[in-house]
Amino acid sequence: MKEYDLIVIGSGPAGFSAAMRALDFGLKICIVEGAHLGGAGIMNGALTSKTMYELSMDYAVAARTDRGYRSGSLSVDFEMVIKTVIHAAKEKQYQMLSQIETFSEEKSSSGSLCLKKGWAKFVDPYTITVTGHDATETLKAKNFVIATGAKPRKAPGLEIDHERIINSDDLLSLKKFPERMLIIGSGIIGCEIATIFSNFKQTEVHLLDRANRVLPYEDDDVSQFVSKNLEDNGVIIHHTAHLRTINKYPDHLEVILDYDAGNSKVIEVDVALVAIGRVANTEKLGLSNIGVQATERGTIEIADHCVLRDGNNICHIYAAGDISGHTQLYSVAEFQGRLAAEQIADTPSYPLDYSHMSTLMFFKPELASVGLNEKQLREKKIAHKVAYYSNKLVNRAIAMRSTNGFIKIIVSNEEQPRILGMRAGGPQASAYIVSVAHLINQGNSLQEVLKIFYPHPSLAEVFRNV
Ligand SMILES: Cc1cc2nc3c(=O)[nH]c(=O)nc-3n(C[C@H](O)[C@H](O)[C@H](O)COP(=O)(O)OP(=O)(O)OC[C@H]3O[C@@H](n4cnc5c(N)ncnc54)[C@H](O)[C@@H]3O)c2cc1C
Ligand SMILES: NC(=O)c1ccc[n+]([C@@H]2O[C@H](COP(=O)([O-])OP(=O)(O)OC[C@H]3O[C@@H](n4cnc5c(N)ncnc54)[C@H](O)[C@@H]3O)[C@@H](O)[C@H]2O)c1
Repeated sequence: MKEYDLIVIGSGPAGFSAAMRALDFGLKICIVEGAHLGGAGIMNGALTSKTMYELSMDYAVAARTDRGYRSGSLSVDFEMVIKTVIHAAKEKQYQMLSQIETFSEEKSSSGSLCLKKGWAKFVDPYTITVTGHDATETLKAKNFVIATGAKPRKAPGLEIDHERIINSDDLLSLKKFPERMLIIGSGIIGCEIATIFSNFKQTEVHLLDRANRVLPYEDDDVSQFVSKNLEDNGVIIHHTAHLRTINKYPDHLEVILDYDAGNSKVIEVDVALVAIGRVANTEKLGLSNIGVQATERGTIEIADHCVLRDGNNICHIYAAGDISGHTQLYSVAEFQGRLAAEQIADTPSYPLDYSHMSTLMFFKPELASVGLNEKQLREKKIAHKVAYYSNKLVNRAIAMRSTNGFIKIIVSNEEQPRILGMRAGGPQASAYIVSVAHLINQGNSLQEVLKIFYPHPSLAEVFRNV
C-alpha cells in the first residue's frame, strides 16, 4: 500500500496551493481528484466563467454603434465561444499537470507530487480509498488536507435535467445560445451569467430575484447600481418573485412566477439555470470514519485549518477552501490551502485576516469590493462614515466615454478615520482594489490616500478626490 507524507483531497485552488506549498517543505504528496483538475477554480467555475465574460465584453464593444465605428456584419458562433472557453481551461490544466510531472516521484529527490484520479473516502484517520473508473486503491498518509470544495445548491422541488434545467456546471454543455433563458438566483453567479448572455445579445435573459434587489448582501446603492446596469443591458429582472413551477414541453419551458404583491406571471423560456448558492462536498467523504460531523450547513469546522473532532483539533487532518464554510472565493481557498501546508510543516505562519478580503464581480461594468460594507458595519454596530465620488468627474473615465461608475470608501468615525471598506463600480474597478486592501491591512487612515501621487489620466485618481 502506498504511503505519503500528505494526501490532498481535491485539486481546486485550496488543494493545489496546499500541495505546492507542502512541496517547499520536501513532503511526499499525493493529490486525489475525482473530476476536473483545478476544481471550480478552473472548469465550470472561476476561469471558464471569466473567459466567457471577457469574450462577451469584447463582443459588446464590437457591437457598439455610438463611437464612430460600426462593424460590418458582426456575428457570434456559440460553438467557437465554448471551444475558446474550454481552451483557456485546458491551458491552465496543462500548466498544473506540467508542475505535477516536474515533481513526480521518479524525478524529484526531495519533495514529490503525484495525481490520483478518483473519489476519496476515509476508511480511518490515516487511510483512504480512491475509487476511479475501473478500480479502488487504498492509500495511507501521515497528514491530510480536505479540499473538496462545493457544488451548486439544488432548488427545492426542481429537478436539474442538465439539458434544459441546468446549473453553472452545465453551461459549457449548451449546444447553442438559448433564445430565452431564466436565471434563478440573483447572487454573484446569477448576475455574472446574466451579464454574459445579455452582452452577446442572442438571448432574452430573465433574472429571478426573490428579494427586491439583486446581490442581497451588498448595500442598497450598490445593488441598485448593478440592477440598473443589468436592465440597461437588456436583462428582465423579476424582483420579489418566487418560482412556483416549471412545466416542460417538447419545445419550451413554461415558468410560473409568484410575486410578493400577490400577482403571478407565466413566462416561456428555453433554458432555466439555477444559481442559488453552493453547498460543501462533505457527504461522500466517510467523515464518520474519522469521527467528524459536518455542520448544519454541510461544511467542516476548522481551527487553525485543523479539522475539529468533538471540539478538539485532529492535528493531522486539515480542511481548506469552500468546504471550510468561509467566503467561497478562489483567493480565500488558495490562502487557506497554503496556510494548512505551513501548519503541517510546523512553519511559523500568520493568522488569516479576512478584514481586507477583496473580490471582483464581473458585471458590466465590473464591481470591486474590499473589506466591510455599510450593512455589515451596522450589524456590528461600528460607527462609520461614507465618502462617495462619481466617475463622471474623473478625466480618464470621460476620455473613455464611460463615466458610469463610482467609488465608495467607508471609514471609521474617528479623528483620523481608518479605512474599513470600499466598493467601486466602473471600468477597471479591479485595478485599484488591492491598494485599498493594503491600506486596510496596515490600519491606515484616509490621510494616507491623499499623500500618494496618482498618474494622470487614470481611474485611480478617483481616490484623490474622495
Ligand atoms: C461559476 C463560478 C464562478 C466563480 N467565479 C469566481 C471568481 O471570479 N472569483 C473567485 O474568487 N471565485 C469564483 N468562484 C468561486 C471559486 O471557484 C471557489 O471558491 C473555489 O474554486 C473553491 O476552491 P476549493 O479548492 O475549495 O474547491 P473547488 O475548486 O470546488 O475544488 C474542489 C475539488 O475537489 C474535488 N472533489 C470533491 N470531492 C472529492 C472526493 N471525495 N475525492 C476527490 N476529489 C473530490 C472536486 O471534483 C473539485 O475538483 C466561482 C465559482 C463558480 C461556480
Ligand atoms: N466574481 C466572484 O468573486 C464570484 C463569481 C461567482 C461565484 N462566486 C462565489 O460563488 C458563490 C456562489 O454563488 P451564487 O451566486 O450561487 O450564490 P450567492 O450566495 O452569491 O447568491 C445566491 C442567490 O440566490 C438566492 N436564492 C437562494 N435560494 C433561493 C431560492 N430558493 N430561490 C430563488 N433564489 C434563491 C439568494 O437570495 C441569492 O441572491 C458566491 O457566494 C461567491 O462566493 C464568486
